[in-house]
Amino acid sequence: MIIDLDHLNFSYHQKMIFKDAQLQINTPGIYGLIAPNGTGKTTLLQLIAGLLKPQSGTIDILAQPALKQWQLAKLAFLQDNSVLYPYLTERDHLRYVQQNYQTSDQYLARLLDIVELTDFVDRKVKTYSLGQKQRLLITLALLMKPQVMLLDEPFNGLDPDTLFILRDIFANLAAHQVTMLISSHNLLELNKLTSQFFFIEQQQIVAKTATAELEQEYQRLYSQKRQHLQQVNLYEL
Ligand SMILES: Nc1ncnc2c1ncn2[C@@H]1O[C@H](COP(=O)(O)OP(=O)(O)OP(=O)(O)O)[C@@H](O)[C@H]1O
Repeated sequence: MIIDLDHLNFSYHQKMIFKDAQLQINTPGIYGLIAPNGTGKTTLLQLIAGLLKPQSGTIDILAQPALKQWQLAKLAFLQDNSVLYPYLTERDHLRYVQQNYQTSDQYLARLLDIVELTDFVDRKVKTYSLGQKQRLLITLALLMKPQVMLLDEPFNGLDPDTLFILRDIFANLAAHQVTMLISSHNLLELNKLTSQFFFIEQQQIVAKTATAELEQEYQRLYSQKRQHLQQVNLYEL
């Protein structure tokens, strides 16, 4: 089993996020994690990464407790780009990870070429666009060559170039036995990469395969939230 969550219970104080939830991933590949804002996508990824502890239940990755995989660098978690240091250069970030994971200069040069960041190595990250920051984050993760990657909203606000680069990278990794769990609000974007999804519904994690019905359900999930808007004239509130 690649990811195995069983009888998972997690609350923030009084607010229950997961109630006896389960999630199993047996086969490498790309899996989408879809849910409206505030339902628990980030919380779930943090639990799997071992950054949060469930009140009860088990979380195993590659048949070991999550934290252990993190230590063994088999797991990478791409959160938002606030983990980057604005006043350090791309080279500083890369050097730090490269030293810790002993990757070759040649491998790094190939990666930088693929993500189109070769020309920016000596620029401070604070001058980067959102897309460049996202490409640096994925490069830092790839230097570790993780078997499992957790990605929290990796497509948010990206330019088309970066979107295409990320899509190609994820498809390539999936073809080489890497497992990716990618959270997004955007079923259509994720559907370009996978037809395997997990939805968070009523504090449970539900596995679904992309179909026309799933698309309808997704529309319903979001349109419920907008119903009040369809019934008013914004200029006559
Ligand atoms: N540290 C915290 N303490 C208390 N409540 C929290 C904490 N972190 C998150 N929450 C609440 O838990 C719920 C789930 O949060 P989470 O960030 O996991 O949702 P999400 O699905 O990732 O949402 P988004 O799409 O907005 O990132 C939200 O209602 C949020 O307000």
